[in-house]
Amino acid sequence: MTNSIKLNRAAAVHKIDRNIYGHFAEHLGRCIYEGIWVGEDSAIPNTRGIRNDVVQALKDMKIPILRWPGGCFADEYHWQDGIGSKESRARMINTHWGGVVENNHFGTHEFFDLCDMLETEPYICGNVGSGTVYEMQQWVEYMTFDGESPMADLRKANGREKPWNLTYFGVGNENWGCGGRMRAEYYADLYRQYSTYVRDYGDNAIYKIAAGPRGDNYHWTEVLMREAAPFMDGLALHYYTRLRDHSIVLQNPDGNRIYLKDPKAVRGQAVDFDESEWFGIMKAAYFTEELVAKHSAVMDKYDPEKKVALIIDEWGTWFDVEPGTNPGFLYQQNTMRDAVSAAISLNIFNNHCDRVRMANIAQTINVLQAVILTEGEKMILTPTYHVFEMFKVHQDAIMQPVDIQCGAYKLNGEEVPQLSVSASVDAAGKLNITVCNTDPSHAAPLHGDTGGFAGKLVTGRILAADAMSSHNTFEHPNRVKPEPFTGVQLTQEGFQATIPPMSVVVLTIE
Ligand SMILES: O=[N+]([O-])c1ccc(O[C@@H]2O[C@@H](CO)[C@H](O)[C@H]2O)cc1
Repeated sequence: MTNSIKLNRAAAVHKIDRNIYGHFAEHLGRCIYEGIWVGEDSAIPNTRGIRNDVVQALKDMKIPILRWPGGCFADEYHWQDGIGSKESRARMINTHWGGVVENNHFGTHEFFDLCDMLETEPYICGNVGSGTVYEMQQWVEYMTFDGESPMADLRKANGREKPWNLTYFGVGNENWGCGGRMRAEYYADLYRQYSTYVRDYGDNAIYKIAAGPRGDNYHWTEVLMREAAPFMDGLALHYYTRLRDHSIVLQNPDGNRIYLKDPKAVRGQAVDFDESEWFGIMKAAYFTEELVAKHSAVMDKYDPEKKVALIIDEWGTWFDVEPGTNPGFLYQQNTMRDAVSAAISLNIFNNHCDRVRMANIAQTINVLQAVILTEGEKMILTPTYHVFEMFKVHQDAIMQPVDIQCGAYKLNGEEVPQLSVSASVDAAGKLNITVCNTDPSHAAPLHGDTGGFAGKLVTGRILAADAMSSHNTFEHPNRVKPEPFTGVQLTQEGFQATIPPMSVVVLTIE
């Protein structure tokens, strides 16, 4: 079949919020410690303890927002443990993630310092599961109150005179699971209570984000929207691209579900996989479309004006850890399969940008679908990094709705669309189209009708590889990297291109 796309430019009204290209860094494994924080005395080049190479790479990728300190860690984190002189900071056990000692050397001040270096928005997740309303209220006061108060005075005593600007604040994380095993009804009430005390001090207006559902738990969305929509700016969906569910799910008759860790779960390998596992990840990535559509439909019932954003603040692939590494550290390699699945997810978020206004891939460095891996002083960029870097052209651009007609990629009696696409026009008036081909064996000819966008020049970049499992290593850091793409020509209607198997392409028409 001939694959074709047609842009509906008359319907182009929504902006792709740059925060869709957001990230998530938790106190988990080697994400914060080693990945970001090496300490002032490290031989690894750093600025006030933060790795210079990592900061530069994340800036080059144009990281717009960073979520911290968790994840499950957030509901065990007591922020006062992470302020004051480093020697006096509490040492605690990171029970969720490997049972290692957390020395709290990376705390609130260090996080804001990192965000300043990255020129990125901070997004802080507060503790509902094991923290108090008072503790949450004090944290926001500590960070944002400009004046005389116990918390503002404490901040000043710790060396920071002026408050920080903080917009995004999450009220708990996964409170149906690691954040307290709550029922939706119970969390909705707690959300109302806790969020009341997350104050706007002075001009600092907090954008409040409620812990949302996991995957297809529409009951959670229904209850949260029914009970608490007027008090929230965003609802956070978590969805991991996996071959199978790897936790124990307890279903209550009232619609509530509780999720427990399954220690025996097998998730499949990140690098050593066959085509059925490639296909399984493509299918799981496409499932994001159904999740976004169905959760949005529930939200529409209570919020037809779409005031509350759907925020996917944890997403990405989840495989077994690399052999020989700590199972609690969630360290996995990252291949061309991760790149194509990230492109599918990002295209879906772009296409739903009327409701989806932030997304945060899990997790920035050395954990799950990381964009950066480090080993001592070495650092490599993963194929997923390159997708984010290629897709950065969509940040804050106007989404162009795309009608797509394409063939299927079929395997073992199942099929998924061979091509995934999104498009936008940026502030300079350039049209950017991102396309990925999910089929590892067949190229896809693509006819593009740009809906009257008069282009004089088309250029492109491609991320491709010769094997499904191609990836970068510390010995071969540039095996998978973007190259100029020449398989495209302008036509009367728009363009004609051939998208190679298992590739991600960005086309720019100006
Ligand atoms: O599917 N599961 O088995 C599963 C298990 C744990 C889980 O927790 C979330 O993922 C963790 C890693 O990003 C974050 O700390 C937490 O919010 C999310 C999903």
